[in-house]
Amino acid sequence: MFGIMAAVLESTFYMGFDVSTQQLKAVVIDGDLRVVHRNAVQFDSELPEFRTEGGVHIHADRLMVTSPVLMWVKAFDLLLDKMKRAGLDFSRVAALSGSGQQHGSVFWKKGASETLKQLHPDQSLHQLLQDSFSVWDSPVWMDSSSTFQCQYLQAAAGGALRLAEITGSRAYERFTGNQIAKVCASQPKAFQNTERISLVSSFAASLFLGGYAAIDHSDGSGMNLLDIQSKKWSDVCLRATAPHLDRLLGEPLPSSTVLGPVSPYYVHRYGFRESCRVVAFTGDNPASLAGMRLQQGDVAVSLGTSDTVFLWIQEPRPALEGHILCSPVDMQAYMALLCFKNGSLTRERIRNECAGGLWETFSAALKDTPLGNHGNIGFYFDTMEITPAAVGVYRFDSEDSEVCSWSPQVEVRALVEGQFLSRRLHAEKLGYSIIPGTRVLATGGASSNREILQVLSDVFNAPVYSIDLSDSACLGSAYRALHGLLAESGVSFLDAVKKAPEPQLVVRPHPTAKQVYDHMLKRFARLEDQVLKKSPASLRTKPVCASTCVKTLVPP
Ligand SMILES: Nc1ncnc2c1ncn2[C@@H]1O[C@H](COP(=O)(O)OP(=O)(O)O)[C@@H](O)[C@H]1O
Ligand SMILES: O=C(CO)[C@@H](O)[C@H](O)COP(=O)(O)O
Repeated sequence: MFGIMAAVLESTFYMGFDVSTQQLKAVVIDGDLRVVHRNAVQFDSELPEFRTEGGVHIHADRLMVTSPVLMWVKAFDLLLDKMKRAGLDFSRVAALSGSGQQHGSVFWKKGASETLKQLHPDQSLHQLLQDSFSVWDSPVWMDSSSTFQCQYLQAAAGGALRLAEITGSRAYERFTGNQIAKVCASQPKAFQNTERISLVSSFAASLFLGGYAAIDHSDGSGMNLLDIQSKKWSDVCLRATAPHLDRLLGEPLPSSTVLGPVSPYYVHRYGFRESCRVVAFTGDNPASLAGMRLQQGDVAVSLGTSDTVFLWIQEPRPALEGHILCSPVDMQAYMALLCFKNGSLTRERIRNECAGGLWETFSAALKDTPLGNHGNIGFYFDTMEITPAAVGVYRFDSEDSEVCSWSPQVEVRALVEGQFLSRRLHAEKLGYSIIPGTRVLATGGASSNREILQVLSDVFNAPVYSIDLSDSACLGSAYRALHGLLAESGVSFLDAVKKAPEPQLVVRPHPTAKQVYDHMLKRFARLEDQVLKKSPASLRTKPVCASTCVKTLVPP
């Protein structure tokens, strides 16, 4: 009997999706947690009719950044068709879950829930949901146009620190509550015509459920609306944001909740089994924490469109910088998160300008230049940075004097060293410290680049590990789908995924790294203060060149 059960479990699949900034991805694992299928749809190249760049539209004020919601819907049509064509047997999928870029919002039009309930399998989701959204262009995490709403919310909550104590973060422009307040003020008709507001994660779950999916506690902590202790919407924040918001958002639920069976649409169109369960979707960073099976003491560095640094924490200590989110895998725990907007896209710009557009040449430049880059230090904020709030490009030589340019090789190392010095500096401000045994777990698109990871290891003076797949958010979603089925019987997440392969050591720090970067970090902190004085937050509303030395400056 036991053997039969084990065989059934092993022949069963679990599916994870990730709606990230630039693409929609999927991973399928079997009961032994082995990856059996991977697939993806790139928004810019495979859905060119939506005319996005890097998956987004940057508006004329350079502050507002949105993505067309129907592009995400169509991406699901395309991805599921690709998976079917590749021969994936959907009838083996016992549960699915997913993740989405954090903070983005989807506004469902009045009547959309009826449409969701009656999806006809002969038509694509894109055809069926054409008229289901009251706001076509969804605000996304890169948006920084809601400064006024942030100030209002902070005042209503009793100040920035008080807001951070309630919701885990002071007010941030990209956080969903402030975006909702802005839509309510700037598009009142559309807002009145809205019956439900989802996060990107709960929107994607709703597509599979054929009905509105709850926002989970972990992604819900990125809204400036959820009380992270009581795990309920905060009345004071709801009231300061928009009318009837509790009704529009629905009740938030634990991240491991089984929301229900998959809609009959997927049974008839793709051959899913009727009993396939949909487990609550969450944010991409929380899903990455699950995919890497992060443990206390580890630090995760995700190198996707954004760079993020996150830690598992037991006791939340909200501050004016960084975010505390509810853990996606343990109701009692939390995660601390820092987000840096100038991540992969800035590396791509420097690769194009200094390395002929080739990652190989970019990597060779890192190999051919010494640790510490002859004392040169660079800050590259192509768009208004989140951590810290600054814009512009600043280069300093070993005497701390500002210079206008460097050789291409020095520029490449200055960018990567500068990015990782900043990640370490701000992680340390958050309370993170490198102790013997600390592991840095790397993920995201750029984690496939060994030379970039070597600089990360040197700057953090810690070994860097990665999992086979650079897309830990997708994998984590598949793990969470599996755990969702077991959570009700009290199985912990780490027990549910104990068979998963361990992260592999990729690089160790160079013996001289500590000496070089401990000293450089102090200089970097001093220079960052200098840069912040030159790049005041008022630049948010009036983008101007922050430095006479700016070579390429794309204001927010
Ligand atoms: N070999 C490489 N070296 C450095 N960066 C890379 C490499 N391959 C891909 N990337 C970066 O990975 C990014 C995409 O990462 P990914 O985690 O998939 O992003 P997202 O999930 O935000 O869509 C690309 O923008 C690209 O710059
Ligand atoms: O804003 C944040 C986290 O607070 C970003 O990390 C988004 O979640 C986007 O993620 P990627 O698409 O870069 O993975």
